[in-house]
Amino acid sequence: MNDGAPHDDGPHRAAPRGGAPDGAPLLSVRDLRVTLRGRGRSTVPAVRGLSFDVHPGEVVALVGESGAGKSLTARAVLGLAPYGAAVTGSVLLGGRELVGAPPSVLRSVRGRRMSLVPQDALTVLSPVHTVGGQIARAVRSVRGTGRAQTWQRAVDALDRVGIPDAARRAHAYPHEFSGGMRQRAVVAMATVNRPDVVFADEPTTALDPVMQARVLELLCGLREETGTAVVLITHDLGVVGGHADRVVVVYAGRHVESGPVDRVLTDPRAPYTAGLLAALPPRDAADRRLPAIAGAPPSPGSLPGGCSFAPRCPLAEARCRADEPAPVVAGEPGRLVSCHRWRDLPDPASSLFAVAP
Ligand SMILES: Nc1ncnc2c1ncn2[C@@H]1O[C@H](COP(=O)(O)OP(=O)(O)OP(=O)(O)O)[C@@H](O)[C@H]1O
Repeated sequence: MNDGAPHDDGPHRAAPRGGAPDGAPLLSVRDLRVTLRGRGRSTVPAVRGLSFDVHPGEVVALVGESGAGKSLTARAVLGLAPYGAAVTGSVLLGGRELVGAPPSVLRSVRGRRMSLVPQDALTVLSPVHTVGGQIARAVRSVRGTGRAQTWQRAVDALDRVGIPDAARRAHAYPHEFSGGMRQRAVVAMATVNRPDVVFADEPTTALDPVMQARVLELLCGLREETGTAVVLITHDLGVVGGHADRVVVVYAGRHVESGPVDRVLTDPRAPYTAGLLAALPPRDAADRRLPAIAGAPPSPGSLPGGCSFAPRCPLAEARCRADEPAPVVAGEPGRLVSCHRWRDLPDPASSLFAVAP
């Protein structure tokens, strides 16, 4: 199924890999919908028609508040949607359709072609096996290499993510690693088989700011080293600049705005993006009050009619409450916005949002 939304073209920086012809997206997600089971016989539309592309070696950020459907999107793309969820739309990886593909195909893709650094990454590591042993098992799951070579791959992966003295540390247990080292070990595990795309779901939330920056640099640096593309999932638009090439802003399971990160961050087209940007703390003002978007996102079980952001949007008018906007090209190639009033944003767009009382 395809909603006919304009495609969100992005750059392609690395050599083509993963079966994508030159210039074609490696991963193409179209009209992805994830519908969960609600109470009784009800259904809950948690992801509602998301479309985005990932090109080889590209870093794409999926940004939105808690509950926007970011994690479910990643899980659905990887064939890991929760039990009972209905997934429709299209997920093409190197031209191969994954929605509806048999579990054996999805298993062969995971780890080898696509991998996930999950939100609760620190629980991924088993406390009773060495870190190197767990990474070696991930290698064995996709390759039939010999024991010594497999172990060496695990050590190299730990070395690549900056674990000092990796050959020795590979024999350590997770509790012998600091939180930051464990987080890096999980990144090593997700990247050891050099997948085409890594989904990194809030990979830095448990870390201090210095370690956050290191892990992001590490993940996003993978494209230079291995050509791996990264889908960076975050609620923090602040971490996106400097790390991602393109950003897809999501609200209540729907596309809000997408485009090159430098353009979206400096000149947002959607009121919601403007609100997220207005709420970012400036570097110079520790004590200054920041504007906040009034209200909270709707729960997917009780969405308002029309645009889901309308109840919180200072620009909302009657048509916003009646019709859900579809993505349209927003004045520049490669930029899409799903907002009836994108042409009416003030300059600066952040002035739409007042300082919180
Ligand atoms: N297994 C599940 N069963 C029921 N509801 C779920 C399940 N997983 C997610 N949801 C619901 O689907 C919606 C989207 O969840 P999701 O975890 O994708 O959001 P998110 O944008 O990743 O948020 P966060 O940043 O907090 O992780 C939320 O309302 C959530 O409560």
